[in-house]
Amino acid sequence: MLGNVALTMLTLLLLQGGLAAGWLIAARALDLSRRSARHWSASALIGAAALALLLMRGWAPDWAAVVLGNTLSVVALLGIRRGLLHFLRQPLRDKECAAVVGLTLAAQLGCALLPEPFAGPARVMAVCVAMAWVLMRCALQSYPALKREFGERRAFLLVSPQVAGVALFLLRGLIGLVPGGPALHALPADTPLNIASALLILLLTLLLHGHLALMVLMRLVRRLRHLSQRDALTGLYNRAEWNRQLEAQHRWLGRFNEPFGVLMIDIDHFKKINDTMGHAAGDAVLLTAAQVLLASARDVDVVGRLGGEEFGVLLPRTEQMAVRRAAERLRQLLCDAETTWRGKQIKLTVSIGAALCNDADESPAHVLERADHALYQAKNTGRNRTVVARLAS
Ligand SMILES: Nc1nc2c(ncn2[C@@H]2O[C@H](COP(=O)(O)OP(=O)(O)OP(=O)(O)O)[C@@H](O)[C@H]2O)c(=O)[nH]1
Repeated sequence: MLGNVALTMLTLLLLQGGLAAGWLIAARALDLSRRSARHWSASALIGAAALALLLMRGWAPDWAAVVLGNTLSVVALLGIRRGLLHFLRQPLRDKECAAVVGLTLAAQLGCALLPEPFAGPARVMAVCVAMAWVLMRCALQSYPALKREFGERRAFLLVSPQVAGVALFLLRGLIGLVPGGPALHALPADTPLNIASALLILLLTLLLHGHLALMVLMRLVRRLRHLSQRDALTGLYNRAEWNRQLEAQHRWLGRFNEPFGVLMIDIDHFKKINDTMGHAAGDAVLLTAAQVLLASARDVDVVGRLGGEEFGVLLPRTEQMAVRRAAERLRQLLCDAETTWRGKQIKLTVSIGAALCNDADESPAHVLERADHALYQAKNTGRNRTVVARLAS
């Protein structure tokens, strides 16, 4: 008959098998983190092997069951850490990993030299301290990179299972040192401490892998959002996102009565650049224009590529005179910019149609129409100039 601890370990073993298969499938399906998913799959398999060895205690020699089982448990956690560091493009620190495995194995073998009844608890203590160390290093190394990518609160959420793991393993390992505390027995001995530990380790495994999956999903969502909002060539907002920002400015005007400006900027005779120097030269010019606009706009301004050789800039909290000044400044900067293409310098001029919206009753579509009409006038009156539309009210 299997005891409670052995049953929990068997459940954990099956769970690890499922996780290994799940990550393997994910590695095939996910384009963005294959190597990490393979690491996590291997880690789950090694974890399952460690549990199988520990469950064989009594049937197999101690060195095989406990020494190898404990060492493999540490290797499994190192696999999780390696996959995570790979995912975050952090140094993998292979030497440190090798040192941890070597020390764990040496400690497990060394415990055999201790007289009974100290050998067993010493092994438990040694493996728990090693596992707590691996999880602590994992949390400390990954947190700054997680914070950069996902922000402080989410990074904390993502490392929380590792922090909980450090607390769990330290508590389990060090409880044996408390005078009068419960005696430490290696798994799967059926003691109350082992039942609690096995259940908590099961929960921790679920949390660790669940948080890894959540992290992969969060990156995927961020990438998809980025792709859906950005223009592929210049990295500026695409037309759909720029329009959403325009509507947000319009709502802001309705709520706080803050007028905003709209600039529509169109490169003059762009077709000629494409026709004489090639499409790639045209792309380089578009990139230069995008960089100039991004570098010269204020932090609050919203720069987008509306299509072809047309750009849009939203100017929050602006007045009519300031719209003209901003448009002229940007036109001059774009005129001064040069694109070097295969040793040749390409210059460009732009025409700008500008409009100020200071009336929440005017729809965003109508503001765009006024700016577009002003652009049309700028093109028709000689190009390389700014035309500011009359106010709607
Ligand atoms: N290189 C490149 N060309 C593009 C891209 N998108 C659109 N175009 C080209 O941009 C050109 C736009 O030409 P037109 O609309 O005639 O405008 P234009 O030559 O700038 O003339 P005006 O606007 O009247 O001064 C077309 O030849 C398009 O093929 C792009 O992503 N890259």
